[in-house]
Order: sequence, then structure tokens, then C-alpha cells
Amino acid sequence: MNFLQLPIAANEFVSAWAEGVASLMVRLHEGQQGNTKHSLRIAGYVRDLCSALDQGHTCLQDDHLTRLINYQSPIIALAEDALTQVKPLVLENNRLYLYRYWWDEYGLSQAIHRLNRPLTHTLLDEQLAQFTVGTHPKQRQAIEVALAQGFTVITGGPGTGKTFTLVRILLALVQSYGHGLRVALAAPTGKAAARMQEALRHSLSQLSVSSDVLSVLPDQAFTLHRLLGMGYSTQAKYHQHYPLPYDIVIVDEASMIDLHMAHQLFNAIPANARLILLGDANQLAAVEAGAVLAELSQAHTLRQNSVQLTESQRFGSHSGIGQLAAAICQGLNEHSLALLKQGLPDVVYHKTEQIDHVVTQLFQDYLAFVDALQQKQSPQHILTAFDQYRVLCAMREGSYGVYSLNQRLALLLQKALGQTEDPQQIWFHGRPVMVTQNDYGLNVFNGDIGITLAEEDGFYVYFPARDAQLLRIPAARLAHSETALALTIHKSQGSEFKTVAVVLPKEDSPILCRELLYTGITRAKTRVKCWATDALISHAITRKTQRASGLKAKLDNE
Ligand SMILES: Nc1ncnc2c1ncn2[C@@H]1O[C@H](COP(=O)(O)OP(=O)(O)OP(=O)(O)O)[C@@H](O)[C@H]1O
Repeated sequence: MNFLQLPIAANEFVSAWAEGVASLMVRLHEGQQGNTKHSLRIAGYVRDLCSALDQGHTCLQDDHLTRLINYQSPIIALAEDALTQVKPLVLENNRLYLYRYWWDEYGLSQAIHRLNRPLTHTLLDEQLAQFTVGTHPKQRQAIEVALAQGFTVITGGPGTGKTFTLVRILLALVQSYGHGLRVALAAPTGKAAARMQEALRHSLSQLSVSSDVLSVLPDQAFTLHRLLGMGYSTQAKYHQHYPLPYDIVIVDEASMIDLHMAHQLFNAIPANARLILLGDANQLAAVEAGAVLAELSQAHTLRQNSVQLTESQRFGSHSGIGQLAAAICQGLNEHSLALLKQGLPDVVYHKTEQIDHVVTQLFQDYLAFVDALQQKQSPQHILTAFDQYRVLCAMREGSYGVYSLNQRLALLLQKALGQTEDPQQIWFHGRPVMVTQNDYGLNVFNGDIGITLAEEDGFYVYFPARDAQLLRIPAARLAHSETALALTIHKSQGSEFKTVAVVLPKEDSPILCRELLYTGITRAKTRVKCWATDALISHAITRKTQRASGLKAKLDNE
């Protein structure tokens, strides 16, 4: 067996580790002839660990691993020795880690224990009552927890009042601590940060809030990368010994935070500050390893820090989207299919059929956007029209994947705008694009979406307002972007649209899971159209993602 031919995972970091570990294995194998059987066994675990990391687990979990505990290995440290003996692998009970992942889990659990302490506030009961008036019991509980604890987790589906509750928490904290309070708002993506800021502004505008209170609230929400000063590096500028200069750090869409980012974030919170995480734990977990929000909301040790909001104000008991989302979350296959087929006004179910027909149907909901382009409306109006609807795919590849649908939808868009249909033409008037890599020079970030407009001297892409101005960038300078008529459900996380079309592939795939379907469907505010087959819907609902991790065990001292 050639250890260097262990399958290398897609993730670059994992690949580097896998290669390093594999070459160490070769040396071990060559140097310790007597232990060949053991070396082979460990090599097998390393291979399984790499594929587990590729699937978002933070470790390999296997009860057979405990038999390695008494074995002295130059490449495996036991967890109790891991701080003093840095080896490529760490074994903790029945979990095997690459060192870096163990370190992130360990460091994060330590930082959570540090932050998890009661804090005082100066509000009397009657003062607090003005901020809890009209709230539901769980919302009130969330406000009380955020005032009393250094660390708060607020989870809930769409429209359950996370922003509504957050505004009241902020106002109560300003009242308690005065106007010198330093508040930071952040989210994992630029899109989610912008939406958070907009939602807060909107929610505040519905209350009569004095201007000096408003001045405490930041007029900008950061991406987590920016907040932590990560730039192009994976190491944050801020950490335990050089913490962030804030009293309260609030992070929205926290389901998207991966293990490494969570470690950096928690480490950067000052000793006396508060951290408030908000998100929907039923959504897709981070692209990278870990399902931090779900684990924090389930940890026994953190039960006094965690509140789940359950009553959706947006989707009342009669809303089809709300009922469907709840049925998917609970894994109710038959009921979900029945809801899809019931002919509810806000839920439309199409059986996937001939691709040309599907694409023509998908395009229909872009006609208001086409109209805005034809009428030469302002870039802002065109962007708003585009943001009303989105096609969301489960996959990138395949005829119902993002690449194929974008190509086909782009041709229909060119035709509708009276242009020559040319699949080779990258830039054309009306082309919506998504940035795929951060570009600090241009001030555009991964996930930002803009619209291409033809002007006298060439194509320009307009991105939504920053500082009340649209960002206008020459198309040729956007080196990393792709057409955005169709997005993956993963990329749509943190965004919402009036109407959404969720398109599943023709064949089953391990990517299709309950969280994916739930996330796709709940991106719709008023109408969802689902293109799928009964069998694929059932497969997706049945496949619930369970990410192996030791975070909850570390927090609960199991
Ligand atoms: N207790 C309440 N009384 C009256 N209205 C409420 C209450 N809670 C929430 N709402 C209203 O319900 C709507 C949805 O609330 P909100 O936007 O805060 O939800 P959310 O959880 O932040 O949603 P999303 O995650 O989709 O952004 C808002 O219009 C909000 O004002």
C-alpha cells in the first residue's frame, strides 16, 4: 500500500494535512516494521478522517478508535497531552482529529466557558417592562437572558422576531449602560450583514427612539472577516490578549459560522463584553467544518444562555410556506408532500420534466426585472426588481444545476432584451452577476450581487448601496464573478426574496438533505415554487445532517 495515495480531500487545508500525515505514516511504517498492522490501521483511519472533514465533520467518530488509546504513537497525541505534545492527530475518547480542528474545538469551548458568566445591569423591573411590552414570552426571556448573561444564543425560523427582540435588547442595554456603549454588528457574509443592518433600521423606525439613542447604534454591519481583521489570512487580528474594542458584539445568521471562525470570534470578545448570536439552527450548517450554532443551542451547560423563538409572525398558522417549512424540519415526509400537492396559494409544486419547459417557466418570474431593464429604469430600481425573485438550485453540476440553468436563463434574458443570443458572450446588458472572491481593492465581497448595464464606454456592474451610493465598477475589473440568475441554495443563505423557485436535480445525491430543502424554501417571503419529484423530496427530508463533533461533549464535560 502506498500511503501517499490516500485520497486527498478537496479542501486545501485538509489536503495539506492529509499529505503531511500520510508521509509521516510512510516513515512510521518504514521505521517500525513490527507495527505494520497498526500503521495500516491508522492509515485507514486517516483516510476516513479526511473524508469526514470533507463532509463538514470536525473529527472521525468511531467506537473502535478507543483501542488506539493504549498505543504509543509518534503521530497521535491523547487529548489530555495535546497541549504539551503537538502531534498531527489527537485522540479524544472515540474521536480522532487533525490537530488544528481539535485545537479549534478546545479553544472555542474554553472561550465559551470564559464568556459564560452573569453580568449585571442597572434596569429596575419597571424600566425593563417598557422594553418587553408586547413581546411574546420567549422573546421576553431572550431579552432577560441578554441583559443578564455574557453570552446569549437566540435561535428561531424566519419571522419569529429575532430582529424585533434584538432591537429591544439594544435599547434596554443603552438605557442601562448609557450612550457610551460600543456596539458591533456582524454576519458571516456581506449580504447577510447588509440585510441585518437594514432590518434593524426598519425595526427601529417603527419605534419612537430618540436620536441620541440611535447614535449609539452603528451605521454599518461588518462581515465577520472584517470585524475580526482577518483580511486574506485565517488568523484574526483580534484575540484574547488584544480583544475587540466593543461592549456588545451581535452576530446574525450564526448558522453559517464554522468552527474555526467561531473560535476566532469568541476569542476576540473582551472579558466584560456581551456576545449575542442570532440564527436559525435548522438551516444548512457552515460550508466548512462544524455546526456550531446547532451545538451551542443544544448544549446542556448553555441552557440558561439559549432561547428558541418558535412563533412566526411572518408565516401565520395558515401560511403554506410556514407549514411546509415546519413539516420538513420535523422530517414529516408524507405531510410535506401532501402540503406541496394541496394547491396552497403560496406553495406551487411542479414535477421536474423536460428542461426547456422548466427553464421557460423559471424565466417567467424574471419578467418584472426584464421590464425594468427595458424601461431603462434607474440602476437602483433595476436592482430592486431583480431582488424580488431568485432561482435556487440544490446543485452546481447537472442539467438542473446552477451552471446549466444560468446559461439557459441568460440566453432567454438576451432574447427578451432583443440582444443576439450568444452563449459565448460573458458580459451583456442586464446580466446579473455574483462576486465569487473578496476584492478589498474594489470593495466587493464573495456573494455580492450586481447588475451589468451597458454604457457608452463599456459595461459597468452596479452593486447595492453602500453609504447610500450604488457601487459602480467597470465589468472588466471584476475578475471573479459568475452569472447570478440561478444561485445554489448554499449561496442564498442569508438572503430572502419575495418569490423563490427551488430546483432539485433529476437524480438523488448526498448533497440533498433536510437542511438544504428547508433553507431553500424559507428564502421565500411570499411564494415558493418547488421543482422536484416526490422521490427526491422524500430522500431530502429523510437525510438529516449530523455532523460529528466533540464541541457539545467538551462544553458539557462528557
Ligand atoms: N411580539 C410581536 N408583536 C408584534 N409584532 C411582532 C412581534 N414579534 C415579531 N413581530 C413582527 O414580525 C415580523 C417578523 O419579525 P422579525 O423581522 O424580527 O423576524 P426575524 O426572526 O428577524 O426574521 P428573519 O430571520 O426572516 O429576518 C416583523 O414585522 C416584526 O415587527
